[in-house]
Amino acid sequence: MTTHKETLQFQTEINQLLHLMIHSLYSNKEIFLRELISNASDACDKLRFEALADPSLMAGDSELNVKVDFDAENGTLSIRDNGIGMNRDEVIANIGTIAKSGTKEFFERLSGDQSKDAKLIGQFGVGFYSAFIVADRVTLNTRRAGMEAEHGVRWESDGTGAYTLETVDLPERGTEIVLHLREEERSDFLNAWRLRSIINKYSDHVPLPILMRKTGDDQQPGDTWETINKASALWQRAKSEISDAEYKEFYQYVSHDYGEPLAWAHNRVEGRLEYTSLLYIPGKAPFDLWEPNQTHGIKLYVQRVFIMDDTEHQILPRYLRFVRGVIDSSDLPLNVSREILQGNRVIDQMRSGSVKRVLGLLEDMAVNEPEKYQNFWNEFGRALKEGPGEDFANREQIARLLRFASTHSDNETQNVSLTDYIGRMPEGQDKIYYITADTFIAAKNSPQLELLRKKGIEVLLLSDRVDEWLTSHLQEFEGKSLASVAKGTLDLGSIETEEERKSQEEIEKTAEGLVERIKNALGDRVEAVRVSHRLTSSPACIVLGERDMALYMQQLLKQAGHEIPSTKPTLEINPGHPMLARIEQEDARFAEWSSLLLDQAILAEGGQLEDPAGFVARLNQLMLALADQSH
Ligand SMILES: Nc1ncnc2c1ncn2[C@@H]1O[C@H](COP(=O)(O)OP(=O)(O)OP(=O)(O)O)[C@@H](O)[C@H]1O
Repeated sequence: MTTHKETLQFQTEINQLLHLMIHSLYSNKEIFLRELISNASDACDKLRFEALADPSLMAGDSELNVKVDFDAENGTLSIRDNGIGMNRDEVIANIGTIAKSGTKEFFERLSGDQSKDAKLIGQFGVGFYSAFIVADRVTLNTRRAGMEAEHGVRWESDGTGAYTLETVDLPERGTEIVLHLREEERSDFLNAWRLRSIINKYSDHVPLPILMRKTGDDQQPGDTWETINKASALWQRAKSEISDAEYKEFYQYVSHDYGEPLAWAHNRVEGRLEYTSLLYIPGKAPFDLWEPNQTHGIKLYVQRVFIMDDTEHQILPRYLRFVRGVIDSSDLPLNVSREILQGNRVIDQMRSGSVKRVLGLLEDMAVNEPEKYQNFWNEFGRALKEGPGEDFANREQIARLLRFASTHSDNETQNVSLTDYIGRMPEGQDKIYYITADTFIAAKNSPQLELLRKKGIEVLLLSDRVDEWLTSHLQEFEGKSLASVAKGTLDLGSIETEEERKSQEEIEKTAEGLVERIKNALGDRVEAVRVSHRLTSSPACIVLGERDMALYMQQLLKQAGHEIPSTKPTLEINPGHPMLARIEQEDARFAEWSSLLLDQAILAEGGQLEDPAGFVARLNQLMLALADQSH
């Protein structure tokens, strides 16, 4: 048979990555072993899962494991697994290209500062290529499970731009990675004691045996193999036997995040339904938290056999997609598939139990460790804000966990809870007021807040994209309705005195004529014109209907190609403002002034003008007219 050897080029990013890796990770070289063992363990998990549907894939060799071995004479170190393996196309796709968005993101974040970049590598776990930190040549031999011996693939590279691919005979399935160590690395890594200690340090909790040769009486590695990691499912041990350090190590294994978790909950549920869950709240948001497709999620096990990563949010809902950990069920069948999970009673119960546990953990943190909770909120708050829309049943509990910026401090930090807000409400106030805008500054400076500010009434300042969605689903909290100060009529209830109401009515009466004239001038550009209740220092503002979407959101959706029925705003005017007094006297230019009033109110609201050039022309004309008058 032909061996079909060819030379292929790396994607340019890979060259960059290799260069960076070699030069920035010199102080923490040993992590290459963690990365390669982690890949080997994933490969075994994948095989175990595929073999549930097709047991012949195991081909009589079902004791999955990872073997670490070295050859001091030849200067090589090898990591071998009997997992899923790869065929030729998979090798090209996985090892020669950067297909994952995570790696692209990684490049975007590089700063050029070596120490910072080295940390980033740790955070992203760039995997396979870390082999080149210690090796000047890497050979990968692999054979896909289910394929014949002659379909083995050998990949080899010195990490300087190209790699060769060759078809070879491989008697065993799985992947072997052989590192030809750089001369200067040999004394350090070709040492059984040193390798064991690295494995214990980083890979103790890989729930799969990692084997090395047993050292014989002559202190030389012999032919029998022994397991050197714990290789047990940590979550199956009793809580009292697990130290915090072990929980943290396990977190790093399940999350691929080499930072520390903020908190965790470990529970065993017994009775009609039996499962164990170990759930972690990470300290930092993973890079793909906001991407539609995630690569990691909760790991589902059935009786300690890894089944799948819950990337489709069947086990935990989307708004809790930052949670990492494992759920191990004793009730699901081993041959479970994604389709079976859909609408499965066992999954549903584990799901609702796990959601309760995560929310409980967060509530506990919010009450007992508010600073920690603030860290959590800063990282993951925007995801949690999707909760009330997605998880109706738990919306009260989620609402208690929400944090917002508000006019109380006028600070951008989101640290006001709805409970804090209600606690500060003056007597007579029966609503929770908020405003949504495109940015925090826009929210904070909204004209619609003027009266409320003057009266000292707190307003929540919402400027995350998800806030419009949140407020459309969360309409009340502890019996108080949430009300936008930029939508509908501003009903101040009994915060307003009888006198204020009277004087407002008088103003409205006096301004009736002016309102009518503006309405006629603007025609169907507006839904209505009326005297404002909420302004003190601005001449006018835009108000939307109770159910309308904020203008900036409408624009965003339009830009994204959605058809949005356009809503006409209501213009509210402040007759006490000198500008309106001035307009009232106008005759010839009344229509232009009115148009200007509407346009600037739209701009202040964060909306876009249909005719921006017309607005500028009108503004210029009026400025010139004013300049003429003053001469
Ligand atoms: N031992 C192996 N057996 C089978 N496939 C492997 C093995 N090692 C790597 N691969 C394949 O190569 C791909 C790239 O590996 P790499 O370590 O660069 O990233 P990754 O493991 O996908 O990323 P992460 O470390 O963030 O999970 C893997 O996703 C996998 O498909």
